[in-house]
Amino acid sequence: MRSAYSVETVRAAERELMARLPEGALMQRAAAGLAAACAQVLGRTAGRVYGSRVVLLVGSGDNGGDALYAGARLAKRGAGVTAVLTAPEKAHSGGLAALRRAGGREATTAEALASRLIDAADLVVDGIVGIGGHGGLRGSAAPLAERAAAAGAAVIAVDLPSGVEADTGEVRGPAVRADLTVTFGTHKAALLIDPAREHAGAVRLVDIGLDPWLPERPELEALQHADVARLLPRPGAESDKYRRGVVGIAAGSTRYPGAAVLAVAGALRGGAGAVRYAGPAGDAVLARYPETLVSDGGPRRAGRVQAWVVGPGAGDDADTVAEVLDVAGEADVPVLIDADGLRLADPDVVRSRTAPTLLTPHAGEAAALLGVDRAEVESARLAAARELAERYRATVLLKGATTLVAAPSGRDGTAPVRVNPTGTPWLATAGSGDVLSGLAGSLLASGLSARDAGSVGAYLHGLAARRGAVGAPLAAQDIASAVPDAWRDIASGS
Ligand SMILES: NC(=O)C1=CN([C@@H]2O[C@H](COP(=O)(O)OP(=O)(O)OC[C@H]3O[C@@H](n4cnc5c(N)ncnc54)[C@H](O)[C@@H]3O)[C@@H](O)[C@H]2O)[C@@H](O)CC1
Ligand SMILES: Nc1ncnc2c1ncn2[C@@H]1O[C@H](COP(=O)(O)OP(=O)(O)O)[C@@H](O)[C@H]1O
Ligand SMILES: [K+]
Repeated sequence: MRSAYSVETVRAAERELMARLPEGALMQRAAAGLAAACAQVLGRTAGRVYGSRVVLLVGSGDNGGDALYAGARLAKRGAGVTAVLTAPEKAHSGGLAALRRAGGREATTAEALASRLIDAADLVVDGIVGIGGHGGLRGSAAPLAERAAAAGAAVIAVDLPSGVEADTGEVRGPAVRADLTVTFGTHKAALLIDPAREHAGAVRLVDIGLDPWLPERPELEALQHADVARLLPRPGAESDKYRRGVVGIAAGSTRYPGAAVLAVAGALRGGAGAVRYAGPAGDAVLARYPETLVSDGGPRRAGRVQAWVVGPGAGDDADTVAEVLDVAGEADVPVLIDADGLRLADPDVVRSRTAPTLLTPHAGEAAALLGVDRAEVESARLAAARELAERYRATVLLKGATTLVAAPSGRDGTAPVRVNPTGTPWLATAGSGDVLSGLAGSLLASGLSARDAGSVGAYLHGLAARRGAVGAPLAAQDIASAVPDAWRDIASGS
């Protein structure tokens, strides 16, 4: 599991740790890890550290201090290091002294912008601002970040790419774009959630000994193979198709029969023992998947299921959505509501459900439910997912460049929001969401909680797209077909 903690929590843990260490020890741990990463990158870009050209962008806080101490270590190994100080009078004094002792130089922002210093660098280290930052880059920091982006040099961000919001992943103004971010102690939300995540590049976590001081429950968590492997349903010796779980799919319409086929395609790969289909696209479903149990009489006559999926390709069929909510309410089984179903479902009925509900909107659908612009949801995904989960008292899987799964708060607080690490832009293909709804619904039917079904579903879905799209586009059906490969990879730990 990869975890991310809030700035407040990180600072509290750092205080505990620092109280037990000699002064400055923590920063030296950070700087040592940072310098090692810089040396590795210089090995690739400049051939070696000795003789390479390194520019440090140094702000007014400890983030700049990390950069200065790391710069001093590189200067001792023969790199030509210049620190560009955005606020010379406030730069970290100990770090600056160390850099000077090691033979490093200093420049003002004006000098750096008037010369080719940044353009000629092999490596730019962004120590402008870390977890102490708020809002986009201000003052002279913004043009420096722009210049670094235009230059050919590799950019390493210290702790976070400067200018992003650490706790939310929002980017509200100019921000550094890094090739690598070296972060300390724990991940932060900005390193996992777009749009900030895109600014971070690859992320390397440096252990500074913070773990014992971090609380058990993080703000965010990203499942890894081993976590998903533990959650994947596996039939036991005594299993039969009913015990493995039956998922009911109420999707598609005469206008959109394909959505039904794709949702069934996902459901057949999700671990349920059987897939029932109730809707007007039964012929299309059977033609492609003869193993589906098709019923002509609507959800009420479909037979028992352990979870329902409703909404993909539903068009304006509000009756079916209401019927599924009724039937699932009577049987007290989980429901996954996707696509058109999100618009058609009665919010009061959803809120008052006692069995788990999983809503799977993309940003446009989430925006419509929240009554805001799509851009607002895309720029602040974490807040949108949390808000929807509270409003609907349901687990929300917010799809997109970063897929998040947020559960509503319960008696013992709020579970960490899950971030899916396997997403790939290849998923952005029509019908891919329909496959995900069937897949996650199938996992719900096999007994996973809404939070686990959503996050395991998204994980498999993303991995399947990566498996299926090796250098070429793939269609939604291909994602479904690649799910067994992804499942095997996870189960075998490869
Ligand atoms: N606290 C600790 O023990 C440790 C902290 N470390 C480093 O210290 C950092 C936090 O240091 P600080 O608390 O000093 O804060 P930062 O260095 O992150 O930033 C604070 C400074 O940045 C300025 N600033 C804020 N937003 C800005 C913006 N948008 N544009 C331009 N300037 C802006 C503020 O005026 C303030 O002077 C971490 O990110 C990490 O790099 C590490 O050395 C590990 C140990
Ligand atoms: N840029 C992206 N990066 C990663 N995943 C993406 C991106 N864009 C879309 N996706 C994923 O693709 C799927 C699209 O689902 P959805 O929008 O419901 O499509 P459709 O309605 O066509 O089925 C979701 O799983 C979403 O998370
Ligand atoms: K930084």
